[in-house]
Amino acid sequence: MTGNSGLEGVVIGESRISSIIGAQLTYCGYEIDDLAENAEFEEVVYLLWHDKLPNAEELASFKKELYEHAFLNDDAKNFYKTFVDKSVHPMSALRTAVSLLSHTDPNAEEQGEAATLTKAIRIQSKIPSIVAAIARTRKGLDVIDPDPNYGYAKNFLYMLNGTEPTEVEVEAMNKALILHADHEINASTFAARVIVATLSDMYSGITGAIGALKGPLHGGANEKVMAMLEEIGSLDNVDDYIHDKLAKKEKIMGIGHRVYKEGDPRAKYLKDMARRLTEESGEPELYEMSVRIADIIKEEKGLLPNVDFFSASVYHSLGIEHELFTPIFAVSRTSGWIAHIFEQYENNRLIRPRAEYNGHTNRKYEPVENR
Ligand SMILES: CC(=O)SCCNC(=O)CCNC(=O)[C@H](O)C(C)(C)COP(=O)(O)OP(=O)(O)OC[C@H]1O[C@@H](n2cnc3c(N)ncnc32)[C@H](O)[C@@H]1OP(=O)(O)O
Ligand SMILES: O=C([O-])CC(=O)C(=O)O
Repeated sequence: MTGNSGLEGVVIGESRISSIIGAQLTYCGYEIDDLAENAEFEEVVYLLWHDKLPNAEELASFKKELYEHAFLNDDAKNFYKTFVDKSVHPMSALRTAVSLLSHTDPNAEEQGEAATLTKAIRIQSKIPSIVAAIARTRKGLDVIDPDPNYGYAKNFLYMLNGTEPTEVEVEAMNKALILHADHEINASTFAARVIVATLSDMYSGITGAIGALKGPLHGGANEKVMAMLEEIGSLDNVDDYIHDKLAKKEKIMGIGHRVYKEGDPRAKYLKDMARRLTEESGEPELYEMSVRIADIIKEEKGLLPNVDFFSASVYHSLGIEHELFTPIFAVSRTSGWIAHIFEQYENNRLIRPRAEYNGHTNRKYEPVENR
């Protein structure tokens, strides 16, 4: 293994949660397309946590629990006002807010299966409410409570915007949440597993995972894709812009993947969503620019779009502010992080790899005045 292998290809253990074979992604044995076409996000969360799809009764009770725990108390809402403003990135605010959630959980330090599941429901329920509260607090708007008549995806959009979302918007958000829910041992999931493998608590695992997801080489790429599209401005400018970036050996955000070399199955799905939604929102050029960017990079570097590439124009078309793209990813991925935390606890061993030492040897301490 070289000094900067980034653990490429290293298998860190077994997992039942998601599988990547070639360009095929499955959750607990179900094809991602099958789930995105047919399921509700809540069913997928249940699947990831329990390794089976819920029956009608289980789903109804799970949805009820998710709704009941989705409320934020006034202390939390008021506290957000003390650290959330336009100068703070919503991912940083989310990281703080999730850490803060543990302070208001009297059982935060409790271990064991039942206590862990209770924390899981609390976190998964509250995370869309927190993202929406952060988004609204940044704009000086009141925080909106969830509506008992809405499911997870619909309530998330409702709490963000304060208006009932359209069916198209709900369907797009539901699919996006499903497509981002889990992805084997990606960097943020690995971070979560490393944290809880010390037998630290779930809040610590999720807080750390949010920190890892934030980076532009991981989940933070979706926001950067949108920034790039805005910087390019029009289809006519794409070729020069991309050739210039590649000549300078700069990375194009939303392109390439550590594992998928034959294409990311989520990207083709999101590409189709982006085509339809940009047409409907009257900005088809965003899609055309994205397709042209992807074509050039495929031709020049043999690299293909990842999940973050087309999700940018999907979220933009839904009217979502760009700094919320990665927090939305976090809302969805929390379900996968939690599934991996359960799995880690079930068969835990401290994760502690080694490094090959390549530093100085045989140095002797010099008093400060001699240095
Ligand atoms: C949800 C997710 O996390 S999906 C990934 C989101 N991240 C991005 O979109 C950021 C852009 N992409 C990248 O940085 C990379 O493709 C990664 C980090 C995702 C995967 O990285 P790896 O497969 O390990 O490739 P690595 O970063 O080592 O690059 C290998 C080579 O491909 C090139 N390359 C990889 N991705 C890109 C890119 N997006 N644009 C241009 N060149 C690229 C590198 O410059 C490097 O070239 P070189 O060998 O000539 O130096
Ligand atoms: O698997 C990865 O390395 C990154 C990724 O696509 C994800 O987390 O969804």
